[in-house]
Amino acid sequence: MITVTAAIIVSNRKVLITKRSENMSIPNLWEFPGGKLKENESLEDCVVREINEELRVRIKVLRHFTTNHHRYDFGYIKLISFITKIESGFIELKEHADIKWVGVDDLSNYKFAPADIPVVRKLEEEGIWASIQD
Ligand SMILES: Nc1nc2c([nH]c(=O)n2[C@H]2C[C@H](O)[C@@H](COP(=O)(O)OP(=O)(O)OP(=O)(O)O)O2)c(=O)[nH]1
Repeated sequence: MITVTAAIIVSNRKVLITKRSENMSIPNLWEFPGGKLKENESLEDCVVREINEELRVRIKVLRHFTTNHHRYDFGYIKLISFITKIESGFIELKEHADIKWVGVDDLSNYKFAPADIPVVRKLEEEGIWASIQD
């Protein structure tokens, strides 16, 4: 099993989504940025590190959002997503092909990685703003 963390970065009632590039696995699909857990790393440290590597910003983890699993042909993924905020820095795209700030109601207009579909659905159904000061 591959453990992957993902950051739902929120700002001004929008969430940040990133498009996987041509040379990544599952290319050209949208996702919540993040990546694979390293040995001896906590989940929070992993998501903070990955976002710093991929987007060059420092995030603060507010809370766990959801954990779900998906079987791809290359392996079984456990995707753990967190609600986060940018603490410092300016976004630079280091690995992704594109980036967008979107309202939760607009998420259905983007083609997400299969493992992310339950995350998107939960965002659409439950929203997040009630629990966040933003
Ligand atoms: N970061 C991220 N990865 C996701 C999401 N949904 C999803 O299926 N994945 C998959 C794609 C990758 O197979 C894996 C995350 O690995 P990664 O983003 O660290 O990818 P990597 O650069 O190491 O990629 P690779 O070596 O597998 O090409 O999880 C998501 O929302 N965020």
